[in-house]
Order: sequence, then structure tokens, then C-alpha cells
Amino acid sequence: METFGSRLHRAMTERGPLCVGIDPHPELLRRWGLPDTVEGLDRFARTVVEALGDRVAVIKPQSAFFERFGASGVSVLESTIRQLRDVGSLVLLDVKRGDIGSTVRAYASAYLHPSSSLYVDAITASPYLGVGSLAPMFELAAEHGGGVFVLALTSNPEGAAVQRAVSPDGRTVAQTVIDEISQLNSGCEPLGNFGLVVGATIGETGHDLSSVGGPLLAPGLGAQGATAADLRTVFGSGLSAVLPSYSREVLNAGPDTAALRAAADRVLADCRAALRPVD
Ligand SMILES: O=c1ccn([C@@H]2O[C@H](COP(=O)(O)O)[C@@H](O)[C@H]2O)c(=O)[nH]1
Repeated sequence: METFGSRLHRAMTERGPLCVGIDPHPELLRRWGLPDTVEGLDRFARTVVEALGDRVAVIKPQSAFFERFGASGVSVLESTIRQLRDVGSLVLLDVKRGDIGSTVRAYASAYLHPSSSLYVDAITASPYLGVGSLAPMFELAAEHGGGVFVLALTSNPEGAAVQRAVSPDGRTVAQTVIDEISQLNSGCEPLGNFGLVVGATIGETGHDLSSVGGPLLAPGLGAQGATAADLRTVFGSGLSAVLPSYSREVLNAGPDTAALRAAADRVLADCRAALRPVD
């Protein structure tokens, strides 16, 4: 079985380092001429899959925008996941789950066990009940070739108060997360299965991201104000593992599929230029 890290590395090499989110905001549905209903949600998600599913390395549905329609929205999410799998992009479900270990095991079964209708390649997870509480997710991911991206330094301004707080051992909370995830990836080549979420908006992190060994998901580009050029400042020597992530910046170009593709091509070109190693 090929690991998630290896599949992601291949996808980023073949398709380029880009993740595009499916975030069907009510305003976007309106702008696309769709009703703010489950039918509108379904049309929106199908259009993104049709436009980008066969060309972008990773597609990241934002679970919240599906969940807000209840069971029918989750059913659209299940169908979107299936469609994405059929066209070959990796699916990273942005659900930011976290809880005590025994409950985390149930979350892991929901998203990382092949028998689940919500089974995806990887999920996002919140470490604020302790990174160790996420162990059942890490175990199930490793067993079935999946991945987990853990929040470290998020793109929103409110995150710093928690993430930069200093623990009794002198490390920031974020550094503890970085260190624990780095350990999990130790010895994994070319890329580990366990990633971090580090916002592209945050400027110099003051943290060492060069030896994480896993992918670094960078949201905050476009609509939240960060540009591809900011990636160099944020990630320093960790650039080769960076997976830039855009949602509204690309989705605003829809619903025309050619325009969505052009927007994704444009941001990918910006990211390739920003992430290119300096001679
Ligand atoms: O630190 C984080 C973690 C996750 N996100 C999510 O990424 C997208 C960003 O959407 P944009 O339209 O590109 O702003 C969204 O789903 C967030 O929940 C994040 O922004 N920051």
C-alpha cells in the first residue's frame, strides 16, 4: 500500500503544488446564480469537480459548508468525495476534528476507514486536547494509507493567542505541535503522512519548520490577504513541502469551468515561482 505522503508527493510533482478548497459560501452560491439550497450546493460542488478534479493535486472540501444543510448536505459531501476519487485528485477534508482519544477513534473511523462513505485521503485535525489525543487518527491513517494535517499556526489573527502561548517547558504550544508531528514523520521519505497547517498570512513564524518531514498546508492565500510571495517569508527553508491552498480566490472565477481552470492555473504559476529554489 502506497502511503499518503508518497501519493501526495507524486500528485504535487505531476500536477503542481496546489490545493483548491470547495467552500460553497452562501455569497458564492448567489454569485454563481445558484440557490442557497442543497440543490445549489450539489451543482456548485459538481462544477468544481468537473473544472478542477482532473488537474489539481489536492481538493479540500470544507465540511462546514456541507454540514449546514444537515443530512442532505452530508450526502452531497459523500457524493463529491466519490466524484473526486473517480477523477483522480487527492481529497483533503477540512473538518478540524479533535477530542479525547476514545472519541477521536470514532472520528478516525468516519473519515479514514475505507468502509466509511466519508472516507478521504486526509483530514485536518485540532490538537488542542493534546497532540497525543489524536493518536487513534494517526494510527488509522497509517494503517490505510491516509494522512492528517494538524493545526499549528493558523491563518486567522485570533490563533496566535493560543498557539504562541508558552508551555511550562519553554516551548510555544505551536512548537510542541511541530515537534510531535516531526517525530511521527521521522524516517519517512519522500514525505511523511502527517502534515501541519501554517497560515500564509502570519509572516515570519519564529518557529523552525525545516525538519517536519511532512506536508505544510498553507491556507490564507487570496481572500485572506496573503500572496504567493509571502510563502518564502513564512516557510523559509521548508518550501519544498509547502502545499498552498486557495478557496475563494479560485472559486470567485466560477461558475464557468474554463474560468475556474484559468484561475487555478494562474495561482499555481504564482506558487511555482514563489516556491522555486534559489540558486
Ligand atoms: O488556518 C487555517 C486553517 C484552515 N483554513 C480554511 O481554509 C479555507 C480558506 O478559504 P479562503 O477562501 O481561501 O480564505 C477555509 O475553508 C478555512 O476554513 C484557514 O483559512 N485557515
